[in-house]
Amino acid sequence: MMRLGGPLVLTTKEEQANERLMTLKIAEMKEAMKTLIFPPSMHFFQAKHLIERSQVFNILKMMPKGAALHLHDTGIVTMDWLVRNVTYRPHCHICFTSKGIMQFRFAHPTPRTSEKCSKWILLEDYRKRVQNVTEFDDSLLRNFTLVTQHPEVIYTNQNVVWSKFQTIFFTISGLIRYAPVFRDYVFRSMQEFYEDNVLYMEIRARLLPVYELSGEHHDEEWSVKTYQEVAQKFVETHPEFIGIKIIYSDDRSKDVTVIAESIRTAMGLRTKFPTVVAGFDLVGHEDTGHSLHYYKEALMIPARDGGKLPYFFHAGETDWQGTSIDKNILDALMLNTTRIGHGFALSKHPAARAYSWEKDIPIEVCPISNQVLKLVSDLRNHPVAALMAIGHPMVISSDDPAMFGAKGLSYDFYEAFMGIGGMKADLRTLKQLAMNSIRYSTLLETEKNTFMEIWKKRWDKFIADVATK
Ligand SMILES: O=c1[nH]cnc2c1ncn2[C@@H]1O[C@H](CO)[C@@H](O)[C@H]1O
Repeated sequence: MMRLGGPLVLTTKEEQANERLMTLKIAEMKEAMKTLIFPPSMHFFQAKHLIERSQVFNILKMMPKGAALHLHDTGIVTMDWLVRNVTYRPHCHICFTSKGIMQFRFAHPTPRTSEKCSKWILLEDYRKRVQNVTEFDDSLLRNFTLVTQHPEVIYTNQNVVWSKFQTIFFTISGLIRYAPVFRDYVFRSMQEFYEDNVLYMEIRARLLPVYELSGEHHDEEWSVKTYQEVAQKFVETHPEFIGIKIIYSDDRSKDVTVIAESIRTAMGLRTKFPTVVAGFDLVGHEDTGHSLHYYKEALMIPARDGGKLPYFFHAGETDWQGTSIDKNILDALMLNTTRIGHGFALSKHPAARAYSWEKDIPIEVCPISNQVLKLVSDLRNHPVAALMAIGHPMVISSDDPAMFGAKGLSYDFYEAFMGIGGMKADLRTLKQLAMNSIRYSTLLETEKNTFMEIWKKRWDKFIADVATK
């Protein structure tokens, strides 16, 4: 067993780049030891502006990072765009529930009032009525992210932060599920990652009904087709971009009978769109949801019926050792999961750890998400540090960067590199993580080879830039 990336042999140029990178890294860490100001040991919300000043961070932004394999459909695009672009489009309406939660809907004419919300008000009219539009837009932005300067005061436990997290998904859903916005959202998702030097994404998607101005609704198939079309358009204008795949996802709060139906839908979609739909996952707050064991009848359907449906389960996003939820990691592996979403609790389960090692099943580590949603106050103490030290298979992803006030993948790479990896993580670690993201993707072998070639060309250029600056 060797530290993640440890076995990699570097070229002379890479050694040179590594030396420069490590000089910068160690200087930043030494400075932090003196001043006790070290972003990974602080909450991301408070550390973000410090991270942006880091030279290491700027190198990580330039670095070709390969693929982002753990992302959620509506948590990707920076919220600023939703506020300043989407809510300014014509026919956008707003209403407030009795608890003061905002909902949005594009419609013409103005939709009828539902019993769950106040009267729909055209946002254009609403903005004319508010005293200060900038202040109003800022308040929207505040409502669309979890960002606060006092996370330890506001988010006293995981239920509190999860409740606000789910509210945000609910609030922005009406904006994103409007067909013209949906297309733009998918396009921009790729654009923000492309600009952050990521060339391929696998997105957990709920495929909730997308609607038109008339109120007409589209089904899951329409959404998958739209993902496919928009990705094609993006690839045409960004030639080195590889593309996206969808992991159809449903909510783990639902009954087993409902999930059984989703499994059948997923199999149907995968048959119809084999190059777009990679498989199935269960998402939502793991601790308050049902266990994988509870869903066994539904999850065994593909095996029983001789169908094929790869799984990509979220598992082990829990701190409650020994509960039925804590067993999800074991069940995910028994159900042949392709990768483990988070796997935060993996190091507590030696048998599962050994098995995932043996079968080469990686965990998808999302440092900032774990800090915000799992309240890991200091990322140096992330359980994955132990797994990095032994070279356990893993990829880094950003989960829902938009909700956390992040963007793309670089912030999570920074936290993984500086915080979780500590002083020892170097260019080898980074190279391994980038190559892992290609290797553990669900692309075909030939596609992986093409991707690897494109990545390598960009990597060599990156190395030359870092080595000679
Ligand atoms: O880190 C996560 N763990 C589990 N579920 C998540 C996470 N991030 C987002 N979602 C879930 O994905 C759906 C949007 O597609 C949301 O319902 C949200 O609960």
